[in-house]
Amino acid sequence: MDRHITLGEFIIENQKDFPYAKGELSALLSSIRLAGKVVNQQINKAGLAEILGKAGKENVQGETQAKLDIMANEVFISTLKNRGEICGLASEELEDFLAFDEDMHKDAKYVVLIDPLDGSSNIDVDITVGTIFSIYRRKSEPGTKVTMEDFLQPGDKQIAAGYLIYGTSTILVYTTGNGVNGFTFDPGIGSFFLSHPQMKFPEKGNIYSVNEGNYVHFPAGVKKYIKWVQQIDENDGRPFTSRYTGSLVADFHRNMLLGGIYLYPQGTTSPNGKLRLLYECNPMAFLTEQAGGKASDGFRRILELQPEELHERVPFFCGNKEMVEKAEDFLKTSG
Ligand SMILES: O=P(O)(O)OC[C@H]1O[C@](O)(COP(=O)(O)O)[C@@H](O)[C@@H]1O
Repeated sequence: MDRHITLGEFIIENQKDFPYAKGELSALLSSIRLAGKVVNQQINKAGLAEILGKAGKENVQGETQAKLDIMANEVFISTLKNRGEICGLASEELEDFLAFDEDMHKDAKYVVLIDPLDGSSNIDVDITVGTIFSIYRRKSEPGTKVTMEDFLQPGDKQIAAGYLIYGTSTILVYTTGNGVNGFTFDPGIGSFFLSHPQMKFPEKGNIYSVNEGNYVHFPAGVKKYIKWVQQIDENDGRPFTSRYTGSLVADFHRNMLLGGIYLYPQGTTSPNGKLRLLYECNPMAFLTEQAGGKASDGFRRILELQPEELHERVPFFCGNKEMVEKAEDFLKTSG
């Protein structure tokens, strides 16, 4: 594959994977690319543009929103709404889903779910953050009003998912069920170019990403797993290395490149963990499986979970298959 192919060319070239999409999915992915460029440009100059700091408003998660959370949310909503490819959108920053029912949307087949700015705690301190997106075909008939059922679909019904990582370079990584590909943004040219074709978790991993500050609240099985990764064993390269940035996108991206596991378990203070099934776990689980890894809530495959609510949280374990299975074994035996 030509490494210098642009994202736009790659999307068109792979349109054949979606004969029923008639180009709409390509147009939708292109809209996400555009919104990503706008958010990237804003983030890069955040300190100069008076958009650092809190906006003083609380979101449905009970978190005080950052100005950049609101900026990114508005950019993605306006960019996607003004292009007619989708009939509805749900965002981690909004209580309810948005139904787009102007004429230009009535025949649209897709809904999008977004975490406009992942890693909110890192925004003001210039550490890598990201945007996560997930795309589904609607279940309701085109021409009718979009419904909650269109959003509460199991992750294995996703037709595309991905993230933008705003780090040392800006990269858009996505899957449509035919592997995972990453595209690096060249600010000089203003385009994304294929830089990471067919991304796969390496055979072995030795990185674990978890907020150990919550250790006392973790279930016994998770505590035992963390102690196990910290023991010496030359055969499998333990102790493993601890790396945790506070941004799921950044930890996931590193672990997919170098081999590792990310876990945000349940705890005594957060019985369902912290991460949102629809906006964070489902899209990252789709990417994980497409890259040869595994994603579960410690017991069940994330992509088979039937969502009940827009903002439900689930415990999340994702990364190298072997590492996730080891963590699951400890949970199964020690609870
Ligand atoms: O600060 P904690 O509790 O470790 O949580 C950090 C985790 O929460 C997240 O920030 C998700 O929440 P946001 O989408 O609100 O940023 C993840 O990116 C990150 O891995």
